[in-house]
Amino acid sequence: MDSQLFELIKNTYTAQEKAYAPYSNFHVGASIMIKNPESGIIKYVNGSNVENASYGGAICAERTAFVKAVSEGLRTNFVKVGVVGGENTEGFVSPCGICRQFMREFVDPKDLEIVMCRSRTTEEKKDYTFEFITKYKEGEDYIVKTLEELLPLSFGPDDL
Ligand SMILES: O=c1ccn([C@H]2C[C@H](O)[C@@H](CO)O2)c(=O)[nH]1
Ligand SMILES: [Zn+2]
Repeated sequence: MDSQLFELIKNTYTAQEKAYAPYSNFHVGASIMIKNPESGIIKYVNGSNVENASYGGAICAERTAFVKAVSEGLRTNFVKVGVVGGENTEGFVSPCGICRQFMREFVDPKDLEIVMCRSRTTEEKKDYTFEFITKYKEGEDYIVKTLEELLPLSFGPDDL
């Protein structure tokens, strides 16, 4: 695993720790890898889900991360998005429909890779160190799909 992917997954789990999800108790973390093509400088902008006593007011981790980035003036060069949800869950959490469309606004869907990371077990979390990520295998510990695969024939700003 390359160091950039390592950092993305690490940021994704770190973001999950910040989730405010007292109603669903489903903690989600997301991290966007943003790469400046000229300088090669890479940034990670993280987000978690933030719920509300008025349940419909909840915002997903992915949109939190995108709103953070865009509102800080970062709106291009998004290359990968890491996502993780829950504890002890089987399978991978993939972004909801609203988030897919939200991310679509700022990327070419063929180019954005969504890295869905497996949740950690309660046991694992007790003494989890990020070193652990270096042993991760694609297909087992994380899966990668493009936004195009998750949102085919999408509607975006160029269609207006
Ligand atoms: O991809 C997803 C799926 C769900 N959630 C949040 C919304 C809500 O707070 C909780 C349960 O749906 O998980 C996300 O943040 N991202
Ligand atoms: Zn969502």
